[in-house]
Amino acid sequence: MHVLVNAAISADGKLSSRRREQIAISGPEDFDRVDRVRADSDAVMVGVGTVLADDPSLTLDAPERRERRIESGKSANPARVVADSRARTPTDARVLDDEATTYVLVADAAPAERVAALRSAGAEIVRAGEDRVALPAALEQLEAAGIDRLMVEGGGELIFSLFEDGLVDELSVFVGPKLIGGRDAPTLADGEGFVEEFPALTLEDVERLDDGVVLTWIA
Ligand SMILES: NC(=O)C1=CN([C@@H]2O[C@H](COP(=O)(O)OP(=O)(O)OC[C@H]3O[C@@H](n4cnc5c(N)ncnc54)[C@H](O)[C@@H]3O)[C@@H](O)[C@H]2O)C=CC1
Ligand SMILES: Nc1nc(O)c(N)c(N[C@@H]2O[C@H](COP(=O)(O)O)[C@@H](O)[C@H]2O)n1
Repeated sequence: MHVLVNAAISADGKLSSRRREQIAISGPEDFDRVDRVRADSDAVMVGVGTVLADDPSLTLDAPERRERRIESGKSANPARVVADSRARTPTDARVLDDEATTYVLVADAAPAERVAALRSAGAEIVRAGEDRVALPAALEQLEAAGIDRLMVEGGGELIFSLFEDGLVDELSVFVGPKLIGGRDAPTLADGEGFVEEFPALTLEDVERLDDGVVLTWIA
C-alpha cells in the first residue's frame, strides 16, 4: 500500500486554531489539487478528532472527476477511513452518508453498543489493537479489501502515529499565507513527539500555488 499524507499548515506550522475549528488555509488552486489527489486515491483517511472538529465529507468536489472514476470502473468517490479507537464517530457524521464506503477502524476498547450503532449507520468496521487502533494491522486489512493508495488528511495525532509506525511513503504539505499561533493549536505532527530518532524526508517537489507553496517529500 502507498500512503500519502496531505495537509495544509499555516506559515507557523499549525493545522487549525487552538479552538480546533477548521480554517481555510488552502486557496482555490490548492483545494483543486487536493480534489485531484483524492480522485487518484482508493481511500481518504482522517482521525476521529478531525471528524469531531470538522465533520468533513471527504468526497470529490469536481463532478468530472467522479465521472472519470466511474468510467474506469471505480466508485464515484474514494472510500473513507476513520481511525476511531473508541467508536466515537457520530452516527449522523457526514463521513457516514451514502456517498462512499466508509471503514471505521476501532480497537477492542470500543464499546460494543457504539460499534453496533456505527455498523447500523452503514460503516464497515475494521478491528485492530487493544486500547488504540494498531495502524499497521488495520492498514493490512484495508489493503486486503483492495485499498492500494491511501491518502491521509490528518489530523496531527494520526499523522504522528503513522510516522511513528513507519507507514508513510510520501508527505505533501501546503504552507499557506496565514499565521495562526497558539501553543495548544494542532500542528502537522502532534502525539508524543520524537526525541532521539527523527524521520528523515527527501524533498521531491516544490510548487507555488495560490499565495503559498506545496512541498512534497518522500518519507
Ligand atoms: N489543515 C489541515 O489540512 C487539516 C486540519 N485538521 C485539523 O486537525 C484537528 C484534529 O486533529 P487531532 O485532534 O490531532 O485529531 P486526529 O484527526 O489526528 O484524530 C486523533 C484521534 O484518532 C484516533 N486514533 C485511533 N488510532 C490512533 C492512532 N493509532 N494514533 C493516533 N490517533 C488514533 C484517536 O481517537 C485520536 O484521539 C482539527 O482541528 C482539524 O481541523 C485536520 C485535518 C487536516
Ligand atoms: N487541504 C486542506 N486545506 C485546508 O485549508 C484545510 N482546512 C483542510 N482541511 C481538511 O479538509 C477536510 C474537509 O474536507 P471536506 O471538504 O469536508 O471534504 C477537513 O476535515 C480537513 O481534513 N485541508
